[in-house]
Amino acid sequence: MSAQILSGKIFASEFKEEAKKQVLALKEQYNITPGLAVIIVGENPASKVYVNNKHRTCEEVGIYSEVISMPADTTKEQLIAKIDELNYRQEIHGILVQLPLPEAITKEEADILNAICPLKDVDGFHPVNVGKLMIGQDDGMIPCTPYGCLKMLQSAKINIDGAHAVIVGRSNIVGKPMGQLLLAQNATVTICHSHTHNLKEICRSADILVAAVGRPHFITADMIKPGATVIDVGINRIAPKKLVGDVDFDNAVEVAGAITPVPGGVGLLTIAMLMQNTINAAKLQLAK
Ligand SMILES: Nc1nc(=O)c2c([nH]1)NC[C@@H]1CN(c3ccc(C(=O)N[C@@H](CCC(=O)O)C(=O)O)cc3)C=[N+]21
Repeated sequence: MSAQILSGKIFASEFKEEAKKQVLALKEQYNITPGLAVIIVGENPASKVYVNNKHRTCEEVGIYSEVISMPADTTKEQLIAKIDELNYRQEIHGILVQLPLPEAITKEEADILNAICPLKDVDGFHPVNVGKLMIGQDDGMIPCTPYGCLKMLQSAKINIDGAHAVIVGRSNIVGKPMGQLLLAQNATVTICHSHTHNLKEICRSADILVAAVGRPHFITADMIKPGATVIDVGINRIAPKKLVGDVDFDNAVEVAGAITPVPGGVGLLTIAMLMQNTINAAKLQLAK
């Protein structure tokens, strides 16, 4: 029996519809339009594609959006000055600095992200928001990718309470926040990484398996418990036009109970949740 395919396209359009309604309500009740500013530094082609997708989705949902392109030789000070300008602009509710940053300022990434006002931090990367997620305070920003994965599991009515959720990957952007979100929903959470012993056995005990490693086809069918839900967060470009996830989809689909494809999976949810975070940010700022 082949797994249920969890289509990012279908869930994302559901979440975007919800976002549209909230945008209309904010307009009606408070006469405000949520606004997002995306800063892109340098000329990374993949980043340009993502930033264009974000801009297009904003238009679709009714969110005001500004893309700010800065040259590759931008200094940390110049970038922080731009962030500060946006921190003070009332019509901008969300600020996102597209990653990765150019090599010359990669080391300054933490300082740069910390310059974003936590109330406008729609990526949820600021330490204040990371802390709020950790202690279960619900007035913070949740990183878009794990937020989208959680909303999809809930919308698909996949049981989380009491389930064993295994996350492969411990990044600040996906692995760690995904673990916190699932823990808050009463899953038993195991976070695995490159030093984990018995990776295969641990993965095979997962009811929900989240792959966020960044290695093509790293998760093979023999690592999946029959009937498990498999979420593939990987985006690996193995040829100019060939995108694959971290899961060996063709074989995994025969074992899993439900599985997300790549492309057409979690990436689309990430953008949908950026819209929701921009709306959440506008609501939070209304209350301040
Ligand atoms: N500050 C920051 N925040 C981010 O959220 C952020 C970032 N930097 N840097 C890069 C990653 C990557 N990311 C994706 C968004 C959408 C798709 C997406 O829509 N993917 C589609 C199409 C992919 C394609 O065809 O290229 C799919 O998987 O079907 C993928 C990846 C956001 N990121």
